[in-house]
Amino acid sequence: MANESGDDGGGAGGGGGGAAAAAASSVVVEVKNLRFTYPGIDGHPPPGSAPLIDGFSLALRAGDRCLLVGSNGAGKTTILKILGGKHMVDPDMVRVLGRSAFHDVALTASGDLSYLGGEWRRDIAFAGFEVAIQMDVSAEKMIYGVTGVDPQRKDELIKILDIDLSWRMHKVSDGQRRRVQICMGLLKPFKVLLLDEITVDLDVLARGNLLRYLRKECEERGAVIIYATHIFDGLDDWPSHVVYVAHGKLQLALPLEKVKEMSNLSLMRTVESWLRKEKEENRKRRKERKAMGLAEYDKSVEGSRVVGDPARSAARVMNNGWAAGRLHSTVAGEENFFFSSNSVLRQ
Ligand SMILES: Nc1ncnc2c1ncn2[C@@H]1O[C@H](COP(=O)(O)OP(=O)(O)OP(=O)(O)O)[C@@H](O)[C@H]1O
Repeated sequence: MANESGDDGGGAGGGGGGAAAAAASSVVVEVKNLRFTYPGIDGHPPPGSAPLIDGFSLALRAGDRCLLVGSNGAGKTTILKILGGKHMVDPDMVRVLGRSAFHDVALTASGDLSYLGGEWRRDIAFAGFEVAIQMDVSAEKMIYGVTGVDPQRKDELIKILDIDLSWRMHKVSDGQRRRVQICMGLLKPFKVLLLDEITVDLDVLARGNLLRYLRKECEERGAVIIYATHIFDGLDDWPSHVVYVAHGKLQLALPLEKVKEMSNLSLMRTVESWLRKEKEENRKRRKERKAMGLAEYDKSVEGSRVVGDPARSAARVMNNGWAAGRLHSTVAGEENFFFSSNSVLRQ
């Protein structure tokens, strides 16, 4: 991984000396000076609004497992969604496998780029088709409906997530439903996987198995994973890199060994200390503003909150020819089930 100053962070795919060219070519996810503001109802950032994400740069190489940490509202989900092609940004700002995730739909449709997160309780989307995940259908039908999948991979996922194929999706618990969602999202051998806290409902066994499986995917296949989470159980030795974001800005992007050198606390305690310091600084800043007679908080600009699908509303208003967003499934009953395995994108 390389950080914003271009230093080699020593990622799994990083080489030195004569291998520099090879190392450079193995950059899988590249974010350069990313700037993003949620569009208003006219599809453009409201005048006077400060960018939510600003000057954010990052490069991840094959095999990197990156933990994305930060306080609530720091911008983690927004960054993952941008990387997953759900929000439109300048194509030069974000390259995944050398392509623009927003503009190149094939990247997600092929399953090379996979995003797991979002409003999974309601529905699950594959290659743009949205299917209710709470309907009366068996787990088997859901999982075996995904075509073009290596049967061995499918069996392994069913085993590690301990899925009972006879489960009826409208009757299972949240954790069981989540396991099916994760299984479906991982069926195709992704090259880049974006995880937005998907383990909340998993029991410790399922979570442990999943983390081990994901690690193996990076080590053996050179996949890249970016995982945003607030849950640090079992993560002390999981990531190869830790990226800390605050107020939409990159604060730290370090290999795990460097984080360990900086602090002899557990990863959770280390991140906790970063967030505590951030909170302290915010408090100080507000105090100074107050002392200067200014409002304690930055004035928020009306109209920047987007309800629903920002990518779609932006595309609609800007009429750039891009038909972003969901294709609503016309599937009427389970007998019609047919899935591609690309996971939840552009919802
Ligand atoms: N659709 C939207 N329109 C406008 N602003 C939004 C939208 N979604 C999120 N935001 C704002 O963007 C900021 C970052 O949100 P984001 O969800 O990326 O944070 P996060 O780091 O993932 O937080 P959490 O840890 O709570 O999940 C927040 O201040 C939020 O209010």
